[in-house]
Amino acid sequence: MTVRVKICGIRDEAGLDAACAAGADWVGFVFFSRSPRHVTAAQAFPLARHLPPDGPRAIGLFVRPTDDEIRHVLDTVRLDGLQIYDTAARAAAIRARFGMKVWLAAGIATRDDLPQACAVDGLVIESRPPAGAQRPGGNAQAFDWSLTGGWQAPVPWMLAGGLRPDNVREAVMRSGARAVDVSSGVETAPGIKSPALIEAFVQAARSL
Ligand SMILES: O=C(O)c1ccccc1NCC(=O)[C@H](O)[C@H](O)COP(=O)(O)O
Repeated sequence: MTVRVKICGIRDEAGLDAACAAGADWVGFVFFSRSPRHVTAAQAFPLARHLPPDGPRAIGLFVRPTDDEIRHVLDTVRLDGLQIYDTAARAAAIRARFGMKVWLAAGIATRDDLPQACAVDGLVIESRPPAGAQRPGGNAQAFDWSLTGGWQAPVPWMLAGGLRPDNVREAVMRSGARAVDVSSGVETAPGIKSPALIEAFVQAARSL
């Protein structure tokens, strides 16, 4: 089984090069100003341009964005898809408005939180943020991976939240995920990516 991998929160060339060298499928740029991984459109532009044609696809993360915020980024940065933190209806509207692939991030605490229908291209299934969290994702928090067992996902999905090189194998086996997403687990401090951890994570995810 080939597990696809997204390395999220890329902010510099070293992190980008490590994700490319490790064979990641996607890299994520976080356009949310309260994140330690935040990049502006001007900062993301040279990073996205640096991606090789056969390298990872570029995904832009937005939290409850206005159309103008998305447009501003898309006017500058070449993105292959959007990861949206908002309602399912708003994510579907963004997809229709911009004609791009959209993944909806869904915070999970119980089985009932797993989406049964949606009008987007994919789902990012991660833990519901802890009380008082400053951001809806990227909190290094895992959920009970067995919750996705037996779930009939309406669209392709990826597992996120609290994944690391030393637990991603177990997470994939328990959740049944075919794609995984990591940010904190490949960092030495919030926002500081480690090329060695990126390499270890991709290898571990692909070791099944
Ligand atoms: O990373 C952030 O700071 C962030 C801020 C706002 C929304 C989403 C954010 N990150 C999302 C991700 O990096 C991943 O989709 C996922 O949540 C992985 O997080 P982690 O637990 O840090 O590996």
